[in-house]
Amino acid sequence: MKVRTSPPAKLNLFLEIPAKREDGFHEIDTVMTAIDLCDELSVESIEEPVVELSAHWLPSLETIASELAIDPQSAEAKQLLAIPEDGRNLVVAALQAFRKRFQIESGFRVELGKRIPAGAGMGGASSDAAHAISCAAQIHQFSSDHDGLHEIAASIGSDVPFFLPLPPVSQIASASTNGETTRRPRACHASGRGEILQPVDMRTDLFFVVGYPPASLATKDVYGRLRVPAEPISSKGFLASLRANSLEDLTSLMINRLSEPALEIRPELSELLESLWKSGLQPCQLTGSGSACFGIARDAEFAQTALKQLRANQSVPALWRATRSVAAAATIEIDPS
Ligand SMILES: C[C@@](CO)(OP(=O)(O)O)[C@H](O)COP(=O)(O)OP(=O)(O)OC[C@H]1O[C@@H](n2ccc(N)nc2=O)[C@H](O)[C@@H]1O
Ligand SMILES: Nc1ncnc2c1ncn2[C@@H]1O[C@H](COP(=O)(O)OP(=O)(O)O)[C@@H](O)[C@H]1O
Repeated sequence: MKVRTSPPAKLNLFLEIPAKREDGFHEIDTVMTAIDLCDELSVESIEEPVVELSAHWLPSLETIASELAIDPQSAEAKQLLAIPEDGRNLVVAALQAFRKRFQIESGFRVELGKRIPAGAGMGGASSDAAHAISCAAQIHQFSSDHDGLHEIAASIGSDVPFFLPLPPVSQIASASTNGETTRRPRACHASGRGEILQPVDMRTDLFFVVGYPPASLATKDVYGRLRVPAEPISSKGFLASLRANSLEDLTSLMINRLSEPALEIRPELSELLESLWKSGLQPCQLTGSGSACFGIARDAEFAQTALKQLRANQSVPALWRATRSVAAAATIEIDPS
């Protein structure tokens, strides 16, 4: 059986780090939403007891490199745009962990099309891994073992559980005008290492423009330079504004505690942030541990207007994308081929 899905990226709308943990990780208090900037993943069951992965950039490495104004043949491009196809890829690690947990002899063949930049703070690898777990669960009929799948995901990375489907009991549904229940777009509050999740019901979609500069940031390095605040800020006020969809309040309540260490490592990110603010988007901030930054647009049309202006500014080369909030767990389709 072969299945396919489109793992989405994520943005951290709020990120506070209240404490350092005994295990070397940090407690986090974050609100994330997935966005419609997606990779493409297909997973097929094979007899051989191996996980084979082939990965490529969409539409092509050359197109991505030229948007970043770097030579696709350069060492810089190779470092920035290299996609591991062995056990370093979280998709391979996740499927091996799945085979071990459920004692599955057979293997998987995986094709991965990348649109989500890496080292961006956009959860690309984590989303791919979570969706690979969901695909494997669909193939081997373990989709109802939410706890088991969540455990595998949490063992792969702190952000991976966010991209799994929520257990049915916690899914948010609300009557729409025609009386049917519909799933509203949702954000998620995450705490612990990032594995304790609580859905957040947003009244409407949010619209963003995201910029990824030709420079990645390693999550470990950014956390390594963080100074935990003496008086952490709670996400409670931010969550209340998000639920009430009062965009103007979000501007004063949005924070990302990892911005300071990220900007110490990559000072050039301040130029990217400045160009986002100048385009009229607000608020604007780094996502996760960076290096991508985003700004909130009041609606889809304004996002397109800001996108055109940002792309025209050749002095700040970046992958610029206009996106909107979507559900974090993408639909899995059976591939008839
Ligand atoms: C910063 C955040 C915010 O959502 O996302 P990204 O910027 O990576 O997208 C997450 O906390 C990243 O989650 P994830 O990228 O899965 O981190 P992991 O692979 O689990 O850990 C990578 C390294 O980051 C640090 N780390 C990660 C999570 C956490 N709660 N505390 C930490 O100190 C540790 O040094 C760890 O070795
Ligand atoms: N599926 C994947 N896609 C892209 N990079 C991956 C993947 N799996 C592992 N990696 C490696 O992990 C690094 C971080 O990828 P990233 O998408 O930033 O992860 P995160 O989910 O932590 O945001 C990449 O630079 C790459 O070397």
